[in-house]
Amino acid sequence: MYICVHEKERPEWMVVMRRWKVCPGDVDSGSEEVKTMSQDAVIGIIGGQGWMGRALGMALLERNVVSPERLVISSRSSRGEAYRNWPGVRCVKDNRELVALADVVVLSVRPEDLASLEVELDDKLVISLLAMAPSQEIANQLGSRRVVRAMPNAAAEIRRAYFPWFASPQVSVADKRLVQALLASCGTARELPTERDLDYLTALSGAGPAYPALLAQSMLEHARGAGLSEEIAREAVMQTLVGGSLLLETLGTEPGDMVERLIAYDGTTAKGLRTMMDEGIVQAIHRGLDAAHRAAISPP
Ligand SMILES: NC(=O)C1=CN([C@@H]2O[C@H](COP(=O)(O)OP(=O)(O)OC[C@H]3O[C@@H](n4cnc5c(N)ncnc54)[C@H](OP(=O)(O)O)[C@@H]3O)[C@@H](O)[C@H]2O)C=CC1
Ligand SMILES: O=C(O)[C@@H]1CCC=N1
Repeated sequence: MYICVHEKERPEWMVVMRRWKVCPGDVDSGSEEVKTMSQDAVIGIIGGQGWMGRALGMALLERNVVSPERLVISSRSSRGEAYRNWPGVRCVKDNRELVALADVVVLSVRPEDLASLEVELDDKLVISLLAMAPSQEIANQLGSRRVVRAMPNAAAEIRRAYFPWFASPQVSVADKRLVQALLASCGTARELPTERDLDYLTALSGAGPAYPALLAQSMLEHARGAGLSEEIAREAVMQTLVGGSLLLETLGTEPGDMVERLIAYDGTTAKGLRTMMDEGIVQAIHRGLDAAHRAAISPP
C-alpha cells in the first residue's frame, strides 16, 4: 500500500520512489533511472536490530519507502522482535545469507565489530553508518568500491535525524538517488562534497543529541537543587529546551541575534548568559567538539 499525497506536497523520498517506478504506472518505464535502479531492490541491514539499524528499518517500513518483503535484517543474537508487526521482513543471523538476498547493504554494527564481519559484497552498494571507519576501510573489509558513508544521530528514532552522507566516486547517480530516498525516511538527509565533512559532522550532528541531553541534565540538577518538585523541574526543562529550539527553527533567526536580543533587556537573561560566557561555556563547547572530531578521524 502506498500513501497518496498531492504532487506538490510529496516529500523528496516519495518523488524519488516515483522515479523508480515503485508505484506502478507512475513513471516512464523506459527512463535510464528505472533501468539502472531495480524497482524491487532488496535492502539488507546488518545490525538491523540495533539502535540505528532498527530506527532506519522501521522508518523505511512505516513510511512505505520499502515494503516488508524487500527488507532483510541481521543480528547475531535476537530473532527480529522489533519487526514482529512486519511478518514479511526476513530476519537472519548469517550475514552471508543477507548479502546474497540484498541489492543494497546497510552496515549498522559498532565500529569494533567491523573487523570480524566475514562477507564479500562483490561491489554491491554499501551504506555504512559507522563512525570512525573511513570509506577505504569499509571497501577493503567488505569487498565493494560502491561505498556510501552516512552519519545518523539518535533522533533517527523519531524520524528527526540530521543524516548527512558522502559517496565514493564509484557510486552512480542512480545509487545516490536511492541513498537519499532511503536516508530521508529518518529525517533530513544531505549529500556532502567531501568525506572530511562527514568526519566533522560525526562530532557535530552524529553525537549532537548528547549535547542538549547534557544541558538538560545540568539544568535539571540545578532546578532540583532549587527545591522544585521533580515533575515541575522536568516539565520546565523539557518545554524550555524544545520550545527554544523550535523558536530558532521557526523564526529562522541567527542564534547569535537571539542571544543579543535577549541580552539587550539587561535583566535576568543577561546576568545568566554573561556569567556562563565569562566562565568559558563557549570555549568548553568548542574544545568538546574538537575532541569529538579528533576521535572521529583518529580512533583509539
Ligand atoms: N547510536 C547513535 O547515536 C549513533 C550511532 N552511529 C553508528 O551507528 C552504528 C550502530 O550503532 P548503534 O545502533 O547505536 O549500536 P547498537 O549496539 O545499538 O547496534 C549494533 C547492532 O549490531 C549488531 N551486530 C553486531 N555484530 C553483528 C554481526 N556480526 N552481524 C549482525 N549484527 C551484528 C548487534 O546485535 P547482536 O549483538 O545481537 O549481533 C546490535 O544490535 C555504530 O557504528 C555507530 O558508530 C552513528 C551515529 C549515531
Ligand atoms: O559516539 C559515537 O562514536 C557514535 C557516532 C556519533 C554518535 N555515536
